[in-house]
Amino acid sequence: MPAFPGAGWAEGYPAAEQEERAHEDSLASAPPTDVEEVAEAVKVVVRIRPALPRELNGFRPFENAMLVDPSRHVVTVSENLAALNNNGVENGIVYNSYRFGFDRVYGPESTQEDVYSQSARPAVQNVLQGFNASIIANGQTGTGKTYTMEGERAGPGAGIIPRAIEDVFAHIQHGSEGESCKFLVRASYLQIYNEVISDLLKPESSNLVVREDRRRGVHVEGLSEWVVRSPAEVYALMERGAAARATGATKLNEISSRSHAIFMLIVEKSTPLDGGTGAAAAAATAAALASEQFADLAAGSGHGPPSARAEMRQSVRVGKLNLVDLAGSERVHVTGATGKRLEESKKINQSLSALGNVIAALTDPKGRDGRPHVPYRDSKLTRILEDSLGGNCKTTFMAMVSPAVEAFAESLSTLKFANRAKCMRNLPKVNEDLDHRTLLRKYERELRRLRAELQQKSKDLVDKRLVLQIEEARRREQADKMAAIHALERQSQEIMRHKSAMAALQTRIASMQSQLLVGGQKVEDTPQFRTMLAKEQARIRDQYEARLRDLESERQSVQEDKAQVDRYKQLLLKQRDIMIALTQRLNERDDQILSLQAELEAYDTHQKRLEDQLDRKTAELITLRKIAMEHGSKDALRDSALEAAAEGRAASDWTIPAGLAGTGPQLAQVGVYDESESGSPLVWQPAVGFGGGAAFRSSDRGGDGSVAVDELQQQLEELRLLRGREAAAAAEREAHWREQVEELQAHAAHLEQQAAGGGGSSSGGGGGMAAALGARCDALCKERDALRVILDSKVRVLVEDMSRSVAQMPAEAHPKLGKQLEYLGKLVRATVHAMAAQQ
Ligand SMILES: Nc1ncnc2c1ncn2[C@@H]1O[C@H](COP(=O)(O)OP(=O)(O)OP(=O)(O)O)[C@@H](O)[C@H]1O
Repeated sequence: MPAFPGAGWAEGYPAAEQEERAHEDSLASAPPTDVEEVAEAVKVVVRIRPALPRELNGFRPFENAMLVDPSRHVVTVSENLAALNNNGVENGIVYNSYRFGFDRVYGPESTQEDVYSQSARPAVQNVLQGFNASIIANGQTGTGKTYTMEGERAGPGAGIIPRAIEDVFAHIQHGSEGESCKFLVRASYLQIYNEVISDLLKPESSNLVVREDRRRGVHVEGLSEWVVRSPAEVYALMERGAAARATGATKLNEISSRSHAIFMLIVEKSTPLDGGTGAAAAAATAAALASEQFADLAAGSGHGPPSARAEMRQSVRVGKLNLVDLAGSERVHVTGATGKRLEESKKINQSLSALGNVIAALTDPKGRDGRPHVPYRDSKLTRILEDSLGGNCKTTFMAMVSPAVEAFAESLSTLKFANRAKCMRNLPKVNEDLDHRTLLRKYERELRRLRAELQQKSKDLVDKRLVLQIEEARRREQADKMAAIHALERQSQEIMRHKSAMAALQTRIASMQSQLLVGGQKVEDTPQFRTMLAKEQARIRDQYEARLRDLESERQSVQEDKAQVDRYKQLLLKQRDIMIALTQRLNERDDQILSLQAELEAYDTHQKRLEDQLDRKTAELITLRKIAMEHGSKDALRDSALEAAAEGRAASDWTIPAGLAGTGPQLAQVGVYDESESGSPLVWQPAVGFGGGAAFRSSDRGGDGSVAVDELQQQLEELRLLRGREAAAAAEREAHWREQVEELQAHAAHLEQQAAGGGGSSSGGGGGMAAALGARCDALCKERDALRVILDSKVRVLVEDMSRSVAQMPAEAHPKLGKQLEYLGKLVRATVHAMAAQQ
């Protein structure tokens, strides 16, 4: 180990003061370039925290081990600072001391503001210019890493992170007022605890993996990014993340960070390329945006993609600030970690060792040209910080050390680590968004789209407003139309009222005129008025008389019609009476006919019965005669009697029963209808009786037929008597009929005589009597003619109609009516015929 700390200087490191000046110059005035000087890309500062109460009031009195050169670039760490003036030897004991030169060394008296303004703000400004920047705090546990990075939320104790946040937003708000820049700031917060990556702002996202691709480079997949618009929003995120961060109490720190924490702040900045600043640039940007919006709306008109043209006029730079609070390295035997703390310590030390290895590889002079393998993948920490370690980043290492001599070894280790890191070479460059993938551009695209949508909606709204206006106008027109109709109606009513009033006025005028005087006279007294009145009266009179005539002729016509109707009525009444009388007479005739028919039928029946009896008797007689002949001449007398009886009439007068044909004159004559004598078809002539005393003898009685003949004789006699009585009655009735007929004929002849006599004696001795008879005869003739006509044209037709009607009726309904009508028809025809013949 070298005796003098000069061994700690890095080769080629510039003198402290020169370096300080150069550095201050670079912070103050050097404009950013696309690729910074590699030597400027990595800064290493050391901060020595003040002695803590536990160190000041510890078992041993506090002994300082750190000496900061007044230049603030050199720090000496010594086991005994007092021995430095004696080449590190005191009391014969050689104490180790080391001198290191860094970009800045902050002593215990340094403030948070000093640290930030001199070592952190430049990084923040770099980020705002589009560089990646990392501030990595490392050192032994309890040396003030968290204090330096976070510190208090505000005030003098505020750490780098809150100050950086304030600075960023202050720059956005005030620093770029002269520019038409747009910013988008988003934050992420992660921890690596026991080699597991967790999202501190999204606790459910743990065990995240590190990915690398061409577009995004090295990144933690699935890590949430939160767009923040104010420091307050960032603080809220930090508080949330701090609550989720793994901490624990150790011997050296009550609240020791047991994980590496990385707070990421990504700032996207859009600057117009037109180069203008101030109001002109703002106006140009506004015009560009307006034309862009206009172009967006006119996208369909073939002027090319408007969004691309708009994006080409802007420069978007993306700066990323990594604020890394590493877990403190610790020597286990010092911290006394066991169990979980021991495991945590092992992991922490492993990852810190990997970080040292990466830095060692990057600063290995042998491998610098040959690009030796850099073991980024040995830990999650180095993997995530790959850009910050030898990549596209401006990295500031802040080595935290304790001032106490007890921490000499850890402080020396930290300073050595930091010293090595000084030799790291990064190649930072401005992150220009050339492929339009920045979130800001996406946001701008989205904003343009939303603006276009908004404008379209506004246009639609305008259209809708136009439609509403048209609807309103139409509604108003409709209302106007209805109002006009109502007004028209009112006007029409008004006109009607006026007309009524005019008519009333005209009436009144006429009335008044009639009262006016013409030439000193009243109007009705003037000759013109009288002439006109006379003409009018004549005209009305003519009309009235003509009307009267018409009415009179109508009245006469009606009267004639009425008389005619009366005549017809009387005639009809007469006809009705005649019909009734005729019908009555016809009924009487019918009754007579029916009665005669019944009587004839009775006679026929009776005659048939008698004939049957006669036939039977004749047959018996023949039988008896036969028997008698068979028994000899004993009864010859009787036979002769029978024969005599049988020969009493000519053979032609005998009626021989059909069944006995061929028996000759053996049958007895029982009677015939004689038409020759009476001339009437219904006159009955009693037959010639048997000879007196003739008797028959029945064969059943042993050949003595006298009793049977007597009986037969007696029966024949009875029959003869019966026939005689009936014939007498019939003759009586016939005589009665004949008398009636003759009486009628006589009456008719008398009437005819009267008629004939009346006609011929009108000038003779008959006088008025003859004339009266003649008139009576004429009347009767006429009546007869009328009756005949009525019978022929009315009654006959009526009867025929009735017959037809009856024929259409069911036969059961009029068993006799048909026949009766037939008879009636015949009777009418016969009567008509008879009356015509009498004429
Ligand atoms: N510059 C300083 N001024 C005043 N106090 C300080 C300073 N630096 C650190 N401290 C105090 O030191 C203690 C430890 O600090 P801090 O927790 O920041 O250490 P650390 O390195 O983060 O530890 P660990 O690695 O265990 O998390 C705290 O109480 C803190 O307030």
